[in-house]
Amino acid sequence: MRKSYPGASAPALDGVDLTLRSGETLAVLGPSGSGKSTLLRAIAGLEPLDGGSVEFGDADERFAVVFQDPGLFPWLSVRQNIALGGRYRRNRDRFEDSRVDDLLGILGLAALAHTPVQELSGGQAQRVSVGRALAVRPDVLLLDEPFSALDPATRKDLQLWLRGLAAELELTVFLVTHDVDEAITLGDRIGFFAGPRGFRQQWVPAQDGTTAEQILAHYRGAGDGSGNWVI
Ligand SMILES: Nc1ncnc2c1ncn2[C@@H]1O[C@H](COP(=O)(O)OP(=O)(O)OP(=O)(O)O)[C@@H](O)[C@H]1O
Repeated sequence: MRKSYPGASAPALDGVDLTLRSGETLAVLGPSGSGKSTLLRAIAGLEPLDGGSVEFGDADERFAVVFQDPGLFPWLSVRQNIALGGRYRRNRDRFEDSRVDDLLGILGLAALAHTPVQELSGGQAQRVSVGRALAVRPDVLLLDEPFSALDPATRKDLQLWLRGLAAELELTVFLVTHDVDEAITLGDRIGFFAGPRGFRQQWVPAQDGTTAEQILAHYRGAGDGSGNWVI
């Protein structure tokens, strides 16, 4: 796929070619400004492309995006914020209230259901944001630096929590991050993004003892201009 922003001297995306497999978590690492967010927004259909396309296994596939900023309605409760995700569904009439209760349980937020979100910690608020995304019953969850504003301990807790959640709900997840540990913790595969034409994708046995040093060695080599290699 190809994308240039108006007035930019170089394209933000060029020649990027990747396949997201059902049920996997693909983590994309890259430095600031390399185009990770543009790629994620393009996959979500939020960014018109100049060339190429995003193809779906199923035309009805639904996406939900979680950004770094939870973007909640501060005066509404945890429950109301999660329910809002469901109300934006195409089939809003069929939206079940019990789905919100299920989600509150899955998210570990049942005790806080009626708390205004402005009283939550950053980590709790980001769990609500994930819950609001899950309320649309997405086939693919797109995460753009979802935990980078949190302290390291909370970030690690939420990464492990999300890994369990993705496995339990059999989610397909596309994550962009500049945090190597986050990519190792969450990714079944890790892609390396070094800007236009610098995308690399590699199987990484991320749950199997891969070290940050090994990932960083790939990461540093990602900008050699050799283009895509996809396993
Ligand atoms: N709306 C926009 N208009 C013009 N240029 C943009 C816009 N959004 C991003 N860019 C440019 O496109 C390039 C890629 O930006 P993008 O946000 O995708 O990178 P990123 O890897 O996600 O960075 P970060 O980690 O800092 O979020 C950058 O050079 C950026 O300045």
